[in-house]
Amino acid sequence: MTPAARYASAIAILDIVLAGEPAERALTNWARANRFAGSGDRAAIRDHVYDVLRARRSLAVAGGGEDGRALILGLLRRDGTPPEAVFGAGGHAPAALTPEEAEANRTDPTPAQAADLPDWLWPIWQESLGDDAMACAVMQQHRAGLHLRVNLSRTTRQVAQDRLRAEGIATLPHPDVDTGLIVQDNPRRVAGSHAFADGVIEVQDAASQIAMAALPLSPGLRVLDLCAGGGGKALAMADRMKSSVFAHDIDPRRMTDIAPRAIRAGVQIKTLSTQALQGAAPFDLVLVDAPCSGSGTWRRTPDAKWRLTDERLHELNAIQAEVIAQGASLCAPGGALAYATCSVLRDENDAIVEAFVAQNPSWHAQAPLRLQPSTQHDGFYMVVLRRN
Ligand SMILES: C[S@@+](CC[C@H](N)C(=O)[O-])C[C@H]1O[C@@H](n2cnc3c(N)ncnc32)[C@H](O)[C@@H]1O
Repeated sequence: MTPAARYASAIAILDIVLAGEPAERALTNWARANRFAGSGDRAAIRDHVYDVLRARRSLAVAGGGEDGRALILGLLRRDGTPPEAVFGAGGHAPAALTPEEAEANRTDPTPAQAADLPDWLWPIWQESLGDDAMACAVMQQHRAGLHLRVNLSRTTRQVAQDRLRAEGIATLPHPDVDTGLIVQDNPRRVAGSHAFADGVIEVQDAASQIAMAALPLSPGLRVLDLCAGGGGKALAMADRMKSSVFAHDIDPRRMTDIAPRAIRAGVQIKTLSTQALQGAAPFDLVLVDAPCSGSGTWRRTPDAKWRLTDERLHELNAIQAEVIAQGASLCAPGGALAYATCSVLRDENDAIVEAFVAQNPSWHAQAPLRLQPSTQHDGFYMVVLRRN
């Protein structure tokens, strides 16, 4: 496909996403219906779609409209690509620009539009991030890097790098965490690599790795990952501890991948059903990786940013209050409770911890780990609490 034809396909897919279809499903359906497109085409089209979704509001201002065509026009203008190189650029390209479209937009975006956030969220975002609010929002308009966690149970970071290099994947050591690698090129080769199949590496953002490195973990502790999902953090903890970890999720289907992932990584994870939790308690450390808006990771899942509503944020806050209390009830006397989210919103972080401590004054929160989305990692929040 020509570059212009890829943009034309991105426009068609964006119109489907804007009508309500999740982005991943729209991309998969498009690929099934257009078998002529090669992997390079699919990857480029996916990048265009996600580039637009990250910055949907500011691009609508730049492109003078809210449909796929206007958004792609806004994207080209933002990135300094002459629109005529795409619109009207030969067969299968999007149609040439109309005179109205060709006229560069002169409207200034509102702060919420410039930040690419819904209007209702912008004041909450500002309250949470203060002077960093706009910079943090702008950071989420751009692609995030791919980070790997080296599985130290299997190998060293240097050997992992060598093995990946031999498979054409260049990496750099992450400056902030001893397990981290930053993928420099060929990120799409990682999932099919031998290094991955052999459990040498896992895909995990550096923020989660930094948080796991900050936990008070030592061999022999009874550790529970209460909201384990697919087990990314449970695996990282088991690797750091060199001993087994318990994992639980309210939705057991989410834990299906944990067993094969643990075998691949050479670590032990014991999954617990909700009924089995009380019987297995108490634990020395309970990690509560709470369900959240994901506002620190919206570069990776930009449609989540537009799906979040005020009501949903309140629902999440209620669940967060519940899970932190449940985590505390499973801790041994003298044990530690770690509350974490991949959000940067105060309502999901400090506000939850403060309300918990107000209701449970025997618990004390240590200084939180607060990571804002940056070129080095996603946004993340974690606080360790201890009971007197
Ligand atoms: C942020 S995700 C976990 C991500 C996972 N820890 C990882 O590192 O890959 C939150 C998880 O909490 C689970 N969850 C929601 N409510 C819960 C509850 N009351 N108890 C336990 N898990 C819950 C969800 O099913 C979801 O898998």
